[in-house]
Amino acid sequence: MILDTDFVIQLVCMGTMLDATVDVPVPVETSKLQDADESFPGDKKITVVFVLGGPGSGKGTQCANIVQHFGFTHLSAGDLLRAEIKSGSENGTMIQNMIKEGKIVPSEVTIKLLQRAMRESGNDKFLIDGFPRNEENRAAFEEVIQTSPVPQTKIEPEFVLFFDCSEEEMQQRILGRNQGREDDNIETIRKRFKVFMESSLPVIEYYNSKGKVRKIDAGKPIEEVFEDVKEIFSPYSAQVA
Ligand SMILES: Nc1ncnc2c1ncn2[C@@H]1O[C@H](COP(=O)(O)OP(=O)(O)OP(=O)(O)O)[C@@H](O)[C@H]1O
Ligand SMILES: Nc1ccn([C@@H]2O[C@H](COP(=O)(O)O)[C@@H](O)[C@H]2O)c(=O)n1
Repeated sequence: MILDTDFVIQLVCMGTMLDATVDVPVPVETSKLQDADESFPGDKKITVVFVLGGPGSGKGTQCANIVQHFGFTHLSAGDLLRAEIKSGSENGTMIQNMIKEGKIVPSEVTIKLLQRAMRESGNDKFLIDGFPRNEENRAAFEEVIQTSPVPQTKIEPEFVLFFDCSEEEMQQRILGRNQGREDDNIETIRKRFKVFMESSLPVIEYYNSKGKVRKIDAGKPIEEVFEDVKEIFSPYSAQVA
C-alpha cells in the first residue's frame, strides 16, 4: 500500500457515528478506502459543490442543467448506489435494503463509489448530489485529504447548493416521477422525509453556520429555479470551454 497516496481517508469512529436511522449492523467491505484510490486527485485542485435538498426537490434536474452550462461533472450518490446494486456487488443486497427503507448507507461504501467516479471522470469540478446526507457522511468526507497542490489540505466544498421545497410539492413530484424506483412509494417517501428532517437538515445547518449555504427556492417552475441557480454559478462561467 502506498502511504503518501493522493487521497487518504480516515473514517472516524464508524461504529459510534452511524446515524440513528442506521440501526442494524450492516456488512460492508472492510478494505481501506485509500487502497482503491491511490491515483486521485493527483496534481489537480478539485472543486466540489454539494447539492442538497429533500427527496424530489429537483436536485438531479438542476444538476443536469448545471453540467450543460458550467462544465461540472454530476455525481449523484443515490445513482451510484443504485448502480452498485445492479452491478451485483457483494454490498448490493445491503444497499438495496437500506434504500427500500429510506436509510442512509454507511459512508465507507458511498465515499468509495464517489471517489472512483471522480477519478474516472477526468474532470476537476464536481457536483456531488445527495451527499453528505448525515453527520457521519460529512465527517467521513471531511477526512478525505488532498495532498497536492497544498499538502494535507482537506477537500472542503466551495459551497452547498440547497434546494428548499415544501414536502407537499416534493411528494407530488416523486409520485409523478415514474422512474420505477423502489423507494418512490408513499411509505418509503415518508421515511425519506423523516430522515431528511432528522439527519440531513443538521448537515445543511452546519454548513450554513460556516456561511457556505446558497439557498434556492425550489418550489418554482424548473426554468425559474435554473435562473436562480445560474446566478450562483456565474463565477464559474468563464471556465466553460
Ligand atoms: N421545479 C420543478 N417543478 C416541477 N417539477 C420538477 C421541478 N424540478 C424537478 N421536477 C420533477 O420532479 C421530479 C423529481 O425531480 P428530481 O429527480 O430532479 O429530484 P431529486 O431532488 O433529484 O430527487 P431524489 O432526491 O429523490 O433523487 C422529476 O420528475 C422532475 O422532472
Ligand atoms: N449519501 C447517500 C445518498 C443516498 N443514499 C440512499 O439512496 C437513496 C436515494 O437517494 P436519492 O438521492 O437518489 O434520493 C436514499 O434514500 C438513501 O437510502 C444514501 O444512503 N446515502
